Amino acid sequence: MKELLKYIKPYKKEILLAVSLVFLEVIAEVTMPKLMSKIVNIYLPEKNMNKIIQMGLIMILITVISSAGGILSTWFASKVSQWFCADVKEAAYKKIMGFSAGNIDHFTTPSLITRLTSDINTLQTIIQTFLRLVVRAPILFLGSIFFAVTINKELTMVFVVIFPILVIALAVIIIKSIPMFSQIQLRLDKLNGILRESLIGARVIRAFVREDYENEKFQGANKEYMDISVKANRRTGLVMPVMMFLINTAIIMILWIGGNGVYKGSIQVGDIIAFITYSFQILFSLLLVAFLLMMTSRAKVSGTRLNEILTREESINSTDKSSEYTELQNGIEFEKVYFSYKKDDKESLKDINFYIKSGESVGIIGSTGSGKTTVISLLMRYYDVSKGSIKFDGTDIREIPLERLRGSIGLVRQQDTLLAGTIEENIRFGNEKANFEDIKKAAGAAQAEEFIEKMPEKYQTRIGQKGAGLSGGQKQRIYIARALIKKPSVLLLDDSSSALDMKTEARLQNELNHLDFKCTKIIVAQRISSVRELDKIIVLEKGKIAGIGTHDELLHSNTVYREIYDSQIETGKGENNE
Ligand SMILES: Nc1ncnc2c1ncn2[C@@H]1O[C@H](COP(=O)(O)OP(=O)(O)OP(=O)(O)O)[C@@H](O)[C@H]1O
Repeated sequence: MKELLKYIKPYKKEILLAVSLVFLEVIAEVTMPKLMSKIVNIYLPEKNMNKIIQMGLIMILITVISSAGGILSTWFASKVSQWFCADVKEAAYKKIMGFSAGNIDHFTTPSLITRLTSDINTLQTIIQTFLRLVVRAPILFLGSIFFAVTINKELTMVFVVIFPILVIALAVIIIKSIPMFSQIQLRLDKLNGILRESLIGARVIRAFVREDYENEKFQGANKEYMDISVKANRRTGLVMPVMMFLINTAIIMILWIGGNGVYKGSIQVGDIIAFITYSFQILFSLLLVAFLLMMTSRAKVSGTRLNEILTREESINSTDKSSEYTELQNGIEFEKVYFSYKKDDKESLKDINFYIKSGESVGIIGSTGSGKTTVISLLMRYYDVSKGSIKFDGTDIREIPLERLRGSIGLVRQQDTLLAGTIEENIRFGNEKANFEDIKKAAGAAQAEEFIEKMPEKYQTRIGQKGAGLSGGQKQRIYIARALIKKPSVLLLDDSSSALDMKTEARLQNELNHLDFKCTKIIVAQRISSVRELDKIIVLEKGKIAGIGTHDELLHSNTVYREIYDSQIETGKGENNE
């Protein structure tokens, strides 16, 4: 929690003000019954109107001061909680933006969303209430006890009986409820995960007519969440009835003992009225303590979940070593690379060794799950190798500052993303400084110009979130233009022309061969036709290299490549139609 507490420190002054102003607010509550008993016991029997009016005015003044204290303390408490949570949200967001793929895998996306929304909102409400109650409860408790004892010692016996029962009952309820709070947040994570998946995959769900299945899945998770919430509320909801029962029991006891006292002349009626009010306040303050404890444990759950984000060590750390590297000059080397996504998991890459000379175009091919995308992820340093090393110009990429490494690479992923905005904005995302001519040139090379020019607003056409409004092939060409505009010294294309027809793909390959900047290309593909013309092809099979060579060499000497080729000849994927 240390990291989280750092964010509350700048608001010490406001916290102090919020807490001190509560003092003023509680004054009225603890002095009023005493003043009232004075009127009833002394001034009313004396029929002393002057004193009654004087007392009345004092009571009004106290009420005004107390209300002002209440209003101001609420104002400060709400400011502190809002500011604190805004700061934490910003810090957590920044941290998440710097997370590696491994960090995101660890938390999962739905959980990160829940932490940044539900958890932070819970924390905000709790801090605001906490600041108002943390002083109020003890002052109300101690002040009321003090005045109650000064009124009548005999009646305080009531508390000796009621207190222990109330404390035990509240303790049992709290202890039973606390474990449920973390359960609630975990189930909310799950519910958000299903919701997110259904929204993203809405089309797939409809296409496979799986709405009922998804509905059931959502209902199941929703029910789990509802059940645990109901269970927790049922337990915490017991507090009020138990409390009311004990308060009413206390009143009956006070009336019983007090009534006898009045009959004997040892207690006055005003004292009984004041005592009943104080009993209410004492027991109520204990109720506040119970709420405080429950809130604290709930805040602890949400606080810990946020603290985990803030303190999570980034699994990929940028080095502060000042390596010379800015862009690839000589080549990329994989040296005995082994990699598994999770410790002790099976290895997704095993003993990978290859060298790619700067300026070469290299293809990576292999069956699904053979490790092609993993190679790309390692080159981007989304993950670090488990064993061995990847070197750019002879320097281990772990020794190159991340910004410089990634700055030199243009990446087009298998499932990439476009942002809501115009086509021009989306291409310029790759290079903020690019002018319109550069954008047109990149779009031309990526074979995107033709379809963009046909659109009513051309480059100013707005595309929706995730590229809504564009076909799969059109989106792929914008991803490629976005990567090319960066003029990267290394271009990684991960199955990024799969949605293009063969003619367009051939034209794209031709453009990539004639770029006006030096660029090393690594192209992951499913189709032989996408890689056959490249300088060399790396064939992956079950995470291992099955062969490296040109198309002709592999066709004659490599069985894995030959099998892929034969299977595609049958389906027509292996041949380039150009
Ligand atoms: N994030 C991940 N966490 C755990 N395992 C993963 C993860 N991503 C991939 N894998 C596993 O690593 C292996 C290689 O996956 P990879 O995505 O690199 O294959 P690929 O050759 O690109 O497949 P495809 O052609 O289907 O995209 C597979 O066994 C896969 O299950």
